[in-house]
Amino acid sequence: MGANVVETRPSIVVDDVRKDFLLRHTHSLKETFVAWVQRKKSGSSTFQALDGVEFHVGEGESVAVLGLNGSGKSTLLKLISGVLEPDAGRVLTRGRLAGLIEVGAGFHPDLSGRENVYLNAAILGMNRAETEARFDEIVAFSEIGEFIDQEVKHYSSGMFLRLAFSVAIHVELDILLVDEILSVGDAPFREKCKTKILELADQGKTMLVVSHNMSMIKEICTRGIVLKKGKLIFDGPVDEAIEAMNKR
Ligand SMILES: Nc1ncnc2c1ncn2[C@@H]1O[C@H](COP(=O)(O)OP(=O)(O)OP(=O)(O)O)[C@@H](O)[C@H]1O
Repeated sequence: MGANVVETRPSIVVDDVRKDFLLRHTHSLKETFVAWVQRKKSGSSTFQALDGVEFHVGEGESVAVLGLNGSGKSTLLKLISGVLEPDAGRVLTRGRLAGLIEVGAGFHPDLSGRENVYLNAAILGMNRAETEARFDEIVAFSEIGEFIDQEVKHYSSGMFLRLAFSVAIHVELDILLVDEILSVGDAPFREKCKTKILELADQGKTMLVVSHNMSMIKEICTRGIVLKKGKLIFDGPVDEAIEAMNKR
């Protein structure tokens, strides 16, 4: 499928991207020895997680990345965020990019919530003044309250995720990559996250959203791309994309 034609200037360009993973197979010592004697390669093979994927996302567009388990959605988001490098093709992005991908990965258990907010905002590209200006909003959104000065290792897993998510979503950004936000926190907090994401979409931020929750996808996204076994099989209106995904 060719590149989608977009009217606005592109925020994300994914150009004929391929990503391979090395699969290691465990073998007995005997099998490994026999393979060595026979000069055969043993122990690994490659697996194409993404193959010839190509699309553009225009500034301000909200696009869903759909597909069954293992189709390559998270791998695609990691390539766009720069966590992974493609083996072929290229990925270009314009503007400040924030990823709700491995939320909380930069948190340090021995630091307080407050210290972690500053640390993570810095990792996400904010300077001290910018973080100070948003600090109260970040804490209010997380509902951590008086626990903000406690060491994060004493937080419950839900509290930890709420603070991490709150930092990630309040940073200055042009492009937001969202991977399964609905696994964050309890139902009221998830609803709040969805509202915040809709607000960012309304403000004209570019979004790429991975979720298995189709009603949320329909609320946030107008367009959907569908991956099947690492290949892009559909790019178009979100309702049609959901249908295309369900057709096996
Ligand atoms: N680091 C890795 N090493 C080896 N294989 C990997 C690695 N990361 C992903 N894969 C494989 O690549 C394929 C695509 O994985 P990916 O996580 O992108 O799928 P997904 O569409 O996000 O799936 P899900 O809906 O289950 O989250 C899977 O078969 C997975 O096993």
